Amino acid sequence: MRRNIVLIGMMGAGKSAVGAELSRRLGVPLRDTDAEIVRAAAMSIPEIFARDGEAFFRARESEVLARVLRGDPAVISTGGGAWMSAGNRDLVAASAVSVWLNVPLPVLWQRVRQRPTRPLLQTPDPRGTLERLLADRAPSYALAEIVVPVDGHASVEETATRVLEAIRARRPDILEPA
Ligand SMILES: Nc1ncnc2c1ncn2[C@@H]1O[C@H](COP(=O)(O)OP(=O)(O)O)[C@@H](O)[C@H]1O
Ligand SMILES: O=C(O)C1=C[C@@H](OP(=O)(O)O)[C@@H](O)[C@H](O)C1
Ligand SMILES: [Mg+2]
Repeated sequence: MRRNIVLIGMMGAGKSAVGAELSRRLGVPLRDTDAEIVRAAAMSIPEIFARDGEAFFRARESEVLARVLRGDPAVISTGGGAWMSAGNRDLVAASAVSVWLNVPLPVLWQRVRQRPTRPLLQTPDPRGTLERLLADRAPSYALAEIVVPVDGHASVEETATRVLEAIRARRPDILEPA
C-alpha cells in the first residue's frame, strides 16, 4: 500500500470496526486515533473530556493524527470530530486518501444509542444532538476524496469490501505494493 487510508465520518459510522477489517485484509497496521489518545493519557475518552475538556482532547487528537500520518502506510481510523479541523484535513490530504463512511442518521443512532462512551452524546436529547452534529458536519465530510454510502444492512465485512472497491476505482495506485 502506497498511501495511508484515513476513515472519517460520524460516531457510529464504523470507522473503528471497518478500519480493523481493512487493516487485516491489507496487512497494514490499524491506527485508531481515539485508542492512541486513550493509551497515551491512560484515561478513557469520557474521563479526558470531563477532566481536561474538549479543546484539550482536540489538541491531542491533532497531535496523534499528525504522528500516525508520518508513519508507515496504515489504515487510520479517526474520531468523528477530527475532520472538522481544516488543519487536520490539510494534513490528511498531504499524505493519505480520505474515505467518508456516509451512514444515515437512523443507522448511526441504532449503533450509538446504548453506549456511554461518547461524551458529546451525554445530553438530554442525544438523538437530537446526533442529528444536529450530522447536519453541521456533513458538508465537511463531503470534502473527503472518496465517499462510500453505507446502508443499515451492510456488515462490517461488506463495508470494507465497498471501501476497497471505491479506492480501486478512484485511486488504483494506492493499493499497489509500496
Ligand atoms: N457495517 C456495520 N455493520 C454492523 N455493525 C457495525 C458496522 N459498522 C460498525 N458497526 C458496529 O457499530 C458500532 C460502532 O462502530 P465503530 O466502529 O465504533 O464506529 P466509529 O468508530 O465510526 O464511531 C460498533 O458496535 C460496531 O461493531
Ligand atoms: O464525533 C466526535 O466528535 C467524537 C467521536 C468519537 O470517536 P468515534 O467517531 O470513533 O465514535 C471520539 O473521538 C469522541 O467521543 C468525539
Ligand atoms: Mg471509533
